[in-house]
Order: sequence, then C-alpha cells, then structure tokens
Amino acid sequence: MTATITPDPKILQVGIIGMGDMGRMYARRLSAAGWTINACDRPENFEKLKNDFASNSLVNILENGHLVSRLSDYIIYSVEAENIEMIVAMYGPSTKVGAIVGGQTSCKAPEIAAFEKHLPPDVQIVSCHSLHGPNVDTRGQPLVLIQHRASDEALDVVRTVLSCFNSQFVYLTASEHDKITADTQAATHAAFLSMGVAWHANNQFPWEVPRYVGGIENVKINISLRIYSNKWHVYAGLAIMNPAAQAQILQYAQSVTELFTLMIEHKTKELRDRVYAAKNAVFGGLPANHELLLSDDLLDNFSLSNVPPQDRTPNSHLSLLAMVDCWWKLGIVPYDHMICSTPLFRIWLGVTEYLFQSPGLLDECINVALENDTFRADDLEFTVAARSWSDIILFGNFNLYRTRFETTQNYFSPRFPDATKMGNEMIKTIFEKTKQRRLH
Ligand SMILES: NC(=O)C1=CN([C@@H]2O[C@H](COP(=O)(O)OP(=O)(O)OC[C@H]3O[C@@H](n4cnc5c(N)ncnc54)[C@H](OP(=O)(O)O)[C@@H]3O)[C@@H](O)[C@H]2O)C=CC1
Ligand SMILES: O=C(O)C(=O)Cc1ccc(O)cc1
Repeated sequence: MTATITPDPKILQVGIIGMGDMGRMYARRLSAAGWTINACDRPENFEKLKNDFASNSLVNILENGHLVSRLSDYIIYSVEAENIEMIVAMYGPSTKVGAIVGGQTSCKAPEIAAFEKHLPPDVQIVSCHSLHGPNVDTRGQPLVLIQHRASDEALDVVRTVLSCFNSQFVYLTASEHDKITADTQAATHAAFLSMGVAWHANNQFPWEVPRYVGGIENVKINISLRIYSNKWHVYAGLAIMNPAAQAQILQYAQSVTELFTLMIEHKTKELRDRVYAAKNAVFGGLPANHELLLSDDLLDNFSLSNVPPQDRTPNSHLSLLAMVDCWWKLGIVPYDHMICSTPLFRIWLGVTEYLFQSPGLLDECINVALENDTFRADDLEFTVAARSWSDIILFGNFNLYRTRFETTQNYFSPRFPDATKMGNEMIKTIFEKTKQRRLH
C-alpha cells in the first residue's frame, strides 16, 4: 500500500493547509530548518499571505489546498477543529499519491474520522499535536505523534521533518491522546474561562483590585488573560468536540457549585472533610521528599499589579479547591500526565499543589471560605460562570461559546500585550524549574 518517501530537504516538500497562528509558526520553523513549504489559507487570504511570506524563498504560498495537496509529500492540516471534516472533504481527494497526511487540531477523533472518510487509500496518516501555543519556545515541549494508518518509515519521515522543533515526541493513539488531553486541558481551561467571565461580570480588572495581589493571584490573572487573548475556536473545539472533555467540564462545574454551597451554608466539617479527602486522593501518593513545583517568591515576580505583595488578602480559592475536587471525583492523578502536559496545565498543577501542600495555606483558605465575605460576590459569579460554560459546552453551541468568549475578550483586550509578555516570562521560568519533573 505504501510508497517510499525520502526525508531529504532537497526532495521532500511539506504542505501546510491553514496558515493561522500555528500554521505560520510551523512554516517559519520548518523553512528555517531548510524544508520547502507549500502553504495556503482560505483563497480570500491568498494575497495577504503571499505578501507576509514574500521574503521567505522556501515558503511557497498557493491559492488553495488542492494545489498544496498535489505538490506535497507530507501535508499538515492546521485549521479550526469545527471545520476539519469540511476542509478534508474538499482537499483530501487531491492528495498526492502515496503522501503522508496529518493534522494539528486539538481533538483527534473528528480529525482521524475525516481522514479515513476522505483520503484516498494509498495515503498514509500520521497526525501530530504540539502541546503549546504558537508563541512558546518549542524546545522540550511535548509533541504528540499518532501513527494511525502508516508504516514505520512514514512515521520516521514525520519525525525527521519535525525534529527541528527539538520538542519531545510522545507516541499515542488518537483515543489515548483525546483522553489524556481532556484530563489536562478541559477543566483547566474551564477554570480560567470562568475567572474571566466572573471578573467581567463584577466589572473588575483584577490587577487593579487590592484583594487580588500575591503569587497565586498573579497566575490566575496572567493565564486567564492569556487564554482570552487566543482564538475562541481553539478552546471551543477541544471542549465541544472531545466527548471525554465534556465529562470533565461538567464535573468541574458540579465541584464548584457543591463547594460553594458548603461555604455559604457554613458547613465547616463537611467542607473540611471533602477538601482533605480530595487532597489525600490527589497529593497523598507524593513521596515525602517531594519538592513543590512553584514557590511564592517565584510567582510574586509575575504581577500585573502595582500593589506590593505583602498586602496580600487571603482568598477562598474556590477555583483551586474545585479543581482538586474534580480530579478526585474523576479519579485523575494529574502527575500521571506530565509527559503530555501543556504549559498552562503544568502551571495550574503547580499552583494547586502550592495551595494544598504549603503548611497552613489550605486551612487558611478553608477558614476564609467559611467565615470571610471578601470574596463571596466573586465566588458567586465564578460559580454562575462555571455552570454557564458547562451548559454551553454540553449543548455543543459554538455560536454561544464564541459570543460569550469574545464579549469577555473585548473587555480585557487592552491588557493583552502586557499579560502576554508576562505570561511568556512566567512559562519560561516555570518550564526551567519543572524540567526534571516533567521528564520523569
Ligand atoms: N493556538 C493554539 O494554542 C493551538 C492550536 N492548536 C490547533 O491548531 C489548529 C489551528 O489553530 P490556530 O492556528 O491557533 O488557529 P487559526 O484560526 O489562527 O488558524 C486556522 C487557519 O485556518 C484557516 N482556514 C479556514 N478554512 C480554511 C480552508 N478551507 N483552507 C485553508 N485554510 C483555512 C483559517 O482562516 P480564517 O481565519 O480566515 O477562517 C485560519 O487562518 C486548531 O485546530 C487548534 O485547535 C493546536 C495547538 C495549539
Ligand atoms: O497550554 C494551553 O492549555 C493552551 O491554552 C495552549 C494550547 C491550546 C490548544 C492546544 O491544543 C494546545 C495548547
């Protein structure tokens, strides 16, 4: 069934269909490593794209995916997950005989189904997924490879082409990929999306509010703004199209609601027992000499606020209590997924670990949750937001997702440049610090 493809930059041509943020990042890095790239976006974007890459002689911009598919030996679809079936149906039949095809979408079940349905049988399928955003240094980051319908030689070709990223290859099946990424990404994103909506609902720029000062608060603000500065469809696609993700988001919303109810009912024993049961399930297996992934000193360096950190207000941290509760209820041990984790997931895990494992901090947080009303209005809005995101995702409503996302995105947009700069620094520092932990 298979034709031989030589992974030689003088011969092999790489195709990229979809020149958005990720497609452009791939085109730049692969061409810098000497590969010839044939690339396209939607036909109406042809002139602009051609202009943008006019100075790069190794990137050959074409009008549409038919032209890319006919010329290229290894083709990557880097398009919106929601549209993958329609786009593969359009261009897949034009694929060069014996070529290798893969996709970059964040959820593999629909992508693989589209490939199986629309690619000619002589075409091999090796999919990929860079587990990070387009502006993150690719070195050392996980890069999932899925040898779905392909020879070992075809996998080798893909490995050779993508080796210039110096990422860490992780070999999975499509369904393993979807299960693990649901565990790492779905509830993480739900938490940050809900924070953004809650701050917006209370008409707050959190870095201007003195009660949002301190290490953990810096992470919440930076990461939430980082997500809102990205494209809505990236998060909608991986939440709505991955069935395993829906269960996580539903559980996260339930955990938020149930913990918030215990807080406002002042059910001290029930709340404490539940939080400690979750702590035991998620962190109980860590060795005695386990070092925290993050420290407050480190996190204090990444503030968008001008208020000094010593004026920190203790917080109920509902979003973090609910995260660990959610992992517990779903039987997820997040450390099992480090090899396949995104930067945001590692940071989020680092923060939850910091809250649950720093002496005294968890009890302080439970006491605040039960007795202090400072964050009550924020926690109420956060609960409503978590429920609302889970409804939108369970109903699979892309339009409502987009409206909800973009409304909050507009509200925060003036601060995106600062937050992106700070977020990149934070990711870099935390990446260095957690390198050992990630690889073992
Ligand atoms: N951004 C991220 O952090 C990551 C994203 N991913 C995944 O990678 C994929 C791409 O994401 P990203 O680059 O961020 O998104 P973008 O929206 O920036 O890129 C998608 C591109 O595909 C184009 N497109 C749509 N239809 C066609 C078509 N018929 N032919 C050619 N091009 C088309 C879009 O054009 P137009 O906008 O005009 O519709 C857009 O330029 C998504 O599936 C996403 O889930 C994976 C890892 C990380
Ligand atoms: O790190 C994260 O969770 C991100 O937000 C970036 C991201 C988005 C989509 C992916 O498929 C992979 C990474």
